Amino acid sequence: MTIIATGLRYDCAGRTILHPTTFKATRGERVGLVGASGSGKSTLGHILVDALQATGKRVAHVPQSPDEALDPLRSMAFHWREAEKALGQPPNPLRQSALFTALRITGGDLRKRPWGWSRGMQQRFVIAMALLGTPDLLVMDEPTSALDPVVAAQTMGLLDQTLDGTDTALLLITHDLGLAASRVTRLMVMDQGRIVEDAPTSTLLSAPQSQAARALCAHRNWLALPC
Ligand SMILES: Nc1ncnc2c1ncn2[C@@H]1O[C@H](COP(=O)(O)OP(=O)(O)OP(=O)(O)O)[C@@H](O)[C@H]1O
Repeated sequence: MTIIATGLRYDCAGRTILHPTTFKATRGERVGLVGASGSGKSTLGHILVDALQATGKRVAHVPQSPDEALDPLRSMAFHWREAEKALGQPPNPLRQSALFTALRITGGDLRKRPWGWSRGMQQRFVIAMALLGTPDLLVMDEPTSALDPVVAAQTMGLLDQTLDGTDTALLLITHDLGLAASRVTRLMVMDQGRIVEDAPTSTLLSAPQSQAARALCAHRNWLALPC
């Protein structure tokens, strides 16, 4: 199934934050959305999630920090139950165990509140919740920026393995071209509320066409980062 959303647009206070945009992804495709801070990436991510949900597509969103998804006063078990309820699913220990094993959080104590888990484990738990409903599209907005580089790389590696062989497409939103380059097969570049380039990752990295893509590629130290 191809995921398509057209006419995505957002205006705020008389200003166009997101110019009319179309998003397409094929089943299981991994797409990166990169661009400078303030270019409109998160806005596109949110508008896309709303548009797809409105048409009945299964779409999940992983925010930048687990703090945005986890209530510090509630146990991890509570969060899991709520995720199941929101999806209308009965408790499914087998599914839970498969996701926890894939994302290496089986050692986490579900009776504890988020602070009883490391940040990396918290974010992997949030990813597991997002995958619970087997989404058609997983939108991840700077999913590792709250983690140190080693844990960030581990998290992305585990996500890669978990998504391998599934039909879930990925939209990875980041200003870190290095993170996206090694994780996606197609890159979209955003500049001032517009997609200014959309190309296979290798093409874009070797011959960026737009000013925004050239500027991102010019900062070559991303090659040295572990993720
Ligand atoms: N509700 C809003 N009201 C006013 N301005 C907004 C609103 N939402 C977004 N903006 C503005 O829209 C622009 C795009 O913001 P957005 O967060 O989508 O960019 P971004 O590329 O994701 O940035 P970053 O990488 O820093 O997260 C910014 O200039 C932001 O200040």
